[in-house]
Amino acid sequence: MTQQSHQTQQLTEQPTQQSTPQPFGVRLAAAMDAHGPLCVGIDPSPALLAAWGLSDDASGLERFSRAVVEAVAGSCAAIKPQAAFFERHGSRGVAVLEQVVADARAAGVLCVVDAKRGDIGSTMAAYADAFAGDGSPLAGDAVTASPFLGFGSLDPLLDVAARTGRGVFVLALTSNPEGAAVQHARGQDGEAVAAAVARAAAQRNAAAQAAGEPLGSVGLVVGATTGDAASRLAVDLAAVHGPLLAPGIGAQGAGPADLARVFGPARSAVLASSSREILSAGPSVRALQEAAVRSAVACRNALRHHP
Ligand SMILES: O=c1ccn([C@@H]2O[C@H](COP(=O)(O)O)[C@@H](O)[C@H]2O)c(=O)[nH]1
Repeated sequence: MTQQSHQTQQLTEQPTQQSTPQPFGVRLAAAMDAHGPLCVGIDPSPALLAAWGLSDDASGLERFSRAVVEAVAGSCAAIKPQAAFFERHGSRGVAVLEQVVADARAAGVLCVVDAKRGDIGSTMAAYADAFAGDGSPLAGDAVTASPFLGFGSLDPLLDVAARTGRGVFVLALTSNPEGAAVQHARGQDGEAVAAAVARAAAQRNAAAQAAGEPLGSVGLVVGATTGDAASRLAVDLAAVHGPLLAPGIGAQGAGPADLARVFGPARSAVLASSSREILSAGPSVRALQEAAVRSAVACRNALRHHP
């Protein structure tokens, strides 16, 4: 084997001493049962860093992130660091993101790295190594991905994640109003783009469903702000059998009460996500924890009822 092909193999295989963990969907279902259906976003924006009295640099990011992990570990199902707020600080910021991933693992809280990657298949293989490969410092328990280069372009990521017990949340109906122009568009057969994404995710989860797992590991991102879009566009969320990450609670205007309306019969799979609303309770760790638990309880209660 040449030195180059040996290095390539090392990058793609990432052998590990650890035994393969349970699939992400199984671990997430257990965490939601224990702590409620809430994922707390870690979005250290310049505004929030300033509000917490922290500097807009890597040391500010580190103190911010450590406080959130400490506040939610043992109280919430998951955290979701937003990669962009770390990347804007260059390599030092990325190093802090790596620390967040490690701290979450040590604290036993699931970590969804919100990186929204998506590219042609060969490049996607590199993203797969980075965000789902065993031994990669950026690989949390799950990552967000964009299917808008074609759902099949995500295959390298979905394959690596399946092999390493990680999850992937694929954008389907995003929380921002601009998303509709792409996601509500219909193909020649009349199927909406978001419905096709959901159908492809369901296929990926078929084996997990057949095996009796409570949730598959391929989830969707469906904003809590999307109203009746899923039902209007015939997006079969219940058939996905994967977790449904629902951003938009709080600062974007949706509240827990919207969840049951948006998700209807799929509501048991919802992992609500909220960043700014909870983070604005900081920097006190105790106040952050209280805000997160309040939100988790409100989401759980709202999802119990179907309108
Ligand atoms: O459709 C989407 C997908 C991802 N996000 C991300 O979630 C948080 C939302 O932050 P809030 O402060 O709770 O509004 C942020 O990191 C987004 O990039 C989303 O909002 N919508």
